[in-house]
Amino acid sequence: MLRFENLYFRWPNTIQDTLTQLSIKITAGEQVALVGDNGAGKSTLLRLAAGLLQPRQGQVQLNGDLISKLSATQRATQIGILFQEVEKQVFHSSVKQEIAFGLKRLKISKQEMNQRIADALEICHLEDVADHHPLDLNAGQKRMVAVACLSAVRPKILLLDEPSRDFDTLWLTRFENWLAVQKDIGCAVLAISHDLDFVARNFQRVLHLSAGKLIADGSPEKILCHADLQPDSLLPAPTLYSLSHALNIQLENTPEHWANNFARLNQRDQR
Ligand SMILES: Nc1ncnc2c1ncn2[C@@H]1O[C@H](COP(=O)(O)OP(=O)(O)OP(=O)(O)O)[C@@H](O)[C@H]1O
Repeated sequence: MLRFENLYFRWPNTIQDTLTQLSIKITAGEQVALVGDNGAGKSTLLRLAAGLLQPRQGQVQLNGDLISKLSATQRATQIGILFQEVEKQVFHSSVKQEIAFGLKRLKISKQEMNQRIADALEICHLEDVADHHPLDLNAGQKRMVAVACLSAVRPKILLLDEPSRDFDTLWLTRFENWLAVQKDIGCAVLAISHDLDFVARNFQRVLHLSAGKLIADGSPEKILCHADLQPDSLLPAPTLYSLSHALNIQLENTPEHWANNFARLNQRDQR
């Protein structure tokens, strides 16, 4: 699906490469988190994946086609991008119009368009504010408007830059439910995050970028737990992982499964 091949990137007027020798393959429907220190090159890599930047050397391919050869419309219908600051991607005076805008280039019937808008409003919990101005909404709702726009277009891959930012617990739960639906419908996701608990809960694969190089690639349990796999970094382990390690019980990504293991440990100790 998305492929970076021996990629090098350097920002203009700088003397060092920001990204070096990166080769990564993301398959259809895979949900991948991109972690690493500030300045590691994560946002730069996401922009290359979106075709907004061109590599100095190497290639970025989407389904076998060079990203640089795709038209803006092809990119917009196949790739959904959520930027860190959603205000920058909201332009219309109502939530409904904002969602409709992205659908106009799809050449779908009016009926299908209305259905997609209704579905996006429902799955993103925005039905009550469909006619509100997006910028009048709270931070969580505002971010969810941008998510609803992506949802309606149904791209093949989502590129998300710090998606959990701005969400309170309620909206984060709604967003995570939406992410789970994307997984079920086979949409690939590449998401930058500094929130490692969020990563552990929602992603099956983690890429760790350090100073522009890929230093680890594997399951959250493997990448976020073992300091020896990430020699250049001080990533803190997610809370459940740290607790599992401290109590010497089996790793789990969800609080419910973790609690079951913990209960079993307690029963064993009482016997
Ligand atoms: N427009 C630009 N021009 C020149 N250098 C840039 C530009 N944007 C980013 N950089 C540099 O590229 C490097 C990687 O930045 P990038 O934003 O990709 O890192 P990041 O891993 O996303 O960091 P953060 O976690 O802080 O968002 C940094 O050294 C940054 O200063």
